[in-house]
Amino acid sequence: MAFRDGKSDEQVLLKTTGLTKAFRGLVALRDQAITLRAREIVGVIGPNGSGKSTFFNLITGFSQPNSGQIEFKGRSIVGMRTSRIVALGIARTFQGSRLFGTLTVRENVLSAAQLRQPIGPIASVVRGPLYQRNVAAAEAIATELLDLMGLTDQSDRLAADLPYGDQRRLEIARALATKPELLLLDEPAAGLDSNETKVLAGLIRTIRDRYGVAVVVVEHDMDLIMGLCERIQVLATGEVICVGTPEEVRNHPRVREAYLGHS
Ligand SMILES: Nc1ncnc2c1ncn2[C@@H]1O[C@H](COP(=O)(O)OP(=O)(O)OP(=O)(O)O)[C@@H](O)[C@H]1O
Repeated sequence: MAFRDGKSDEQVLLKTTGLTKAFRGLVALRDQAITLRAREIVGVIGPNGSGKSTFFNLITGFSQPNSGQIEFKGRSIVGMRTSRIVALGIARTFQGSRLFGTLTVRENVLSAAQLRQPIGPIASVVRGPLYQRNVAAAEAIATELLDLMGLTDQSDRLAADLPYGDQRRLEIARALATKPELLLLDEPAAGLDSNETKVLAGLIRTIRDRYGVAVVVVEHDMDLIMGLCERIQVLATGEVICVGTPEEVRNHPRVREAYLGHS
């Protein structure tokens, strides 16, 4: 399964400029800007309430910016519905689980795969060759992703019955099933132990290498962020205070100040 079409790795995937969002006077994100290229793994960190989830919500159309621009593959996606943004190639996971607990593990992935292999009401009655092809493609994606995420043995269990760590990996499988070029992971290591977090880091690298997907990780787990990300953007009270390599960020006085209260 290849998600990308062999364009240059230097391709700018996502570009935000002047991105600002306020909630009744409280500025959650102010003048944020980032440029993300294909296959990059970038971290977004910051103390609680610094605007990280707001950033993801704006990119995915869950909320609209007060001002600023968001371009994905060169076109503005501001004002687009989330479903359209997913169809263009952006997928995300959430801090809390959004799995369908009463569906099986496999059905959870299939339902996401069908967002990219739509089976309309007429096609599902007629069940012609296109329907058969789309069903087969969704089944193949689900099989591959469940294998990648180590969930094949759990395929027929209800999602709600999975151990927590498996649920987190299932959420990523669901996001990948929509064949994104950009994957946004909101605190993927929350609640995982250190072994599970190491496995997760390996999986995120594999996802990037195998599918050519760019990944943005919002995370409080500094070991994961520092070990995984090539670039990190640091937010504090809605403002970008620093962008750099893990080493640059670790030693930046404003970052130390934001996290430790002194520089
Ligand atoms: N829908 C909303 N209505 C009102 N205020 C909001 C809303 N969403 C976010 N905020 C506020 O905006 C600020 C940024 O919130 P956001 O959730 O983006 O932070 P965060 O960095 O993701 O925090 P955390 O690490 O705790 O998840 C916070 O002060 C938050 O209370």
